[in-house]
Amino acid sequence: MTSVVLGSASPARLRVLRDAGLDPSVLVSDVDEDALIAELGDAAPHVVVTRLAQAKADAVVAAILSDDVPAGADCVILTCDSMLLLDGELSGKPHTPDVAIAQWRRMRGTVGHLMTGHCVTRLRDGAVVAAAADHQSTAVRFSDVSDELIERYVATGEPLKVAGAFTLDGLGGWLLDGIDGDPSSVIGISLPLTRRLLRRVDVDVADLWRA
Ligand SMILES: Nc1nc2c(ncn2[C@H]2C[C@H](O)[C@@H](COP(=O)(O)OP(=O)(O)OP(=O)(O)O)O2)c(=O)[nH]1
Repeated sequence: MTSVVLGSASPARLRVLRDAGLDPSVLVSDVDEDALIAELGDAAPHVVVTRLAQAKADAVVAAILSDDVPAGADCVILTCDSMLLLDGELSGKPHTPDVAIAQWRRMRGTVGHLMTGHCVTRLRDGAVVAAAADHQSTAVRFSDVSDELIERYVATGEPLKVAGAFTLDGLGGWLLDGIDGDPSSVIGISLPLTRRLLRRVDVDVADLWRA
């Protein structure tokens, strides 16, 4: 039986996978995302999020192998990175209210693209036997909301710790006019893309579903 490791601290990603029938273990990577983004310079947005997902995968694989994963173990490691592309500029989590308010004042009434890089790595007998990576981009239409609603939303604290300062499945849903594309990718991990990447490492997603 192939086991699943989610290489992410994201509660949203874990919830998406659990709601979709998987019971992953969690192993958080310790990648310095800002340093890697700086190193990537003016790389295309999809390259940035995909490389970040791959860097997280490398860190989790190294952690697993350093703990001498039992021989014969067969596992897939899922890692992701999400950022919002708006007017050609990528942004991650705002972290502070001022940044979140400024972000919302820029994006209200416009369309952004939530970009999520994905990497699926297969380990067997303590070695990487296959890996596949790609990205998903989903258009997000932001409502033209008032300064007051922006400030009250930011005051909840929710937007500070999510890419693009919004959620699709939380309070942020009140401030969106809609999306064009894959909702799971916006929340944190694209189920259809992950299914295709699992196929590329010779795993059928239905074999991972809890009984
Ligand atoms: N619930 C929810 N979370 C969202 C949404 N959009 C983005 N996020 C979250 C998912 C991720 O936790 C976070 C994106 O940041 P990262 O891709 O760097 O992941 P994070 O640092 O959380 O964990 P990781 O780096 O994978 O250990 O934003 C959404 O619509 N709903």
